[in-house]
Amino acid sequence: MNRRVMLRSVFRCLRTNPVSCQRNMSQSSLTGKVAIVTASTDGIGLAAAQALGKRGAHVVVSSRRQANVDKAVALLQSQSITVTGTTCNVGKEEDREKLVQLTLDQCGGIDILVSNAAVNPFFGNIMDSTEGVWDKILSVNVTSAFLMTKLVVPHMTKRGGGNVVFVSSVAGYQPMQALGPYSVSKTALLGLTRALAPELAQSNIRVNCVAPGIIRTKFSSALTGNEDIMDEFKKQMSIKRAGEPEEIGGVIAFLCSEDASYITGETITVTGGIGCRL
Ligand SMILES: NC(=O)c1ccc[n+]([C@@H]2O[C@H](COP(=O)([O-])OP(=O)(O)OC[C@H]3O[C@@H](n4cnc5c(N)ncnc54)[C@H](O)[C@@H]3O)[C@@H](O)[C@H]2O)c1
Repeated sequence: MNRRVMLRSVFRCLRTNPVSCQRNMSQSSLTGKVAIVTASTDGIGLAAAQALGKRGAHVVVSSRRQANVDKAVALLQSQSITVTGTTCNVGKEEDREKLVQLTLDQCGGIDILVSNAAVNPFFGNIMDSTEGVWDKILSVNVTSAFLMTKLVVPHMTKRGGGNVVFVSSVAGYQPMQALGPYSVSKTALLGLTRALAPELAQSNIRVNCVAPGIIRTKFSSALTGNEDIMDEFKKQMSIKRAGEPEEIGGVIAFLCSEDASYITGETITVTGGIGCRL
């Protein structure tokens, strides 16, 4: 549709049905919303911050290194996105509290949490993984996701509701060989989503999850950079390529918008068609 035709139909719609038309036009808008995205200076987290920001949200980006925060803030500002940045190691209580307090001080409230941070310090046979590996993976990937949620919920409740989105993985459905503990942590997020959704629905907070397939980021470079491994993955994919971070960011923004107002407790798989069953 060209611009003139589109504008004419918008004006016609506004004349004949002003309320419902304005509602339809604004459902995916996040103007006035404040969104915390953890680990958001690169990859999927940065793409989620961009997608939320482009829809009008004030985004709060963070990661462990100040230099990365500064770079992401400058990039988002150059795209006319309203952004605040700070360092945050989600595994540290004082950092989680600092992130939430800074958001309240600088943005006046919290409407959206995207819990994206994850680690994988272990490759190998699951039987060779140690207690230390399990503690680290579960602490960052699962416990911190829950503790961040616990911190923001009272503030979302004060605003009349909100949205939480966890970032799981296709590996949460089918554990990847050599990534056993990481895969189990991602399965736990599917359960966390379902456990929280009914309880938080009472406060008008929706809790959802995305499970990306193979997405081109630093995290997955060992996979996407290896042609033999990618050829194996492509056999399971309908869309025979790795995904891009923006293809996850858009789904996260959708889940946080009014377009998804009747969706809670769900995980959306974004995998180019890799079958996911639990
Ligand atoms: N890239 C993929 O193929 C893929 C597939 C499925 C799921 N995921 C998930 O997507 C999310 C983002 O990953 P990505 O692919 O964008 O890679 P990424 O490396 O850009 O993102 C992971 C980020 O988490 C950060 N992080 C790790 N520990 C942290 C901590 N304690 N505190 C704060 N930040 C911490 C890392 O610094 C890194 O920036 C992760 O949850 C990952 O498990 C990625």
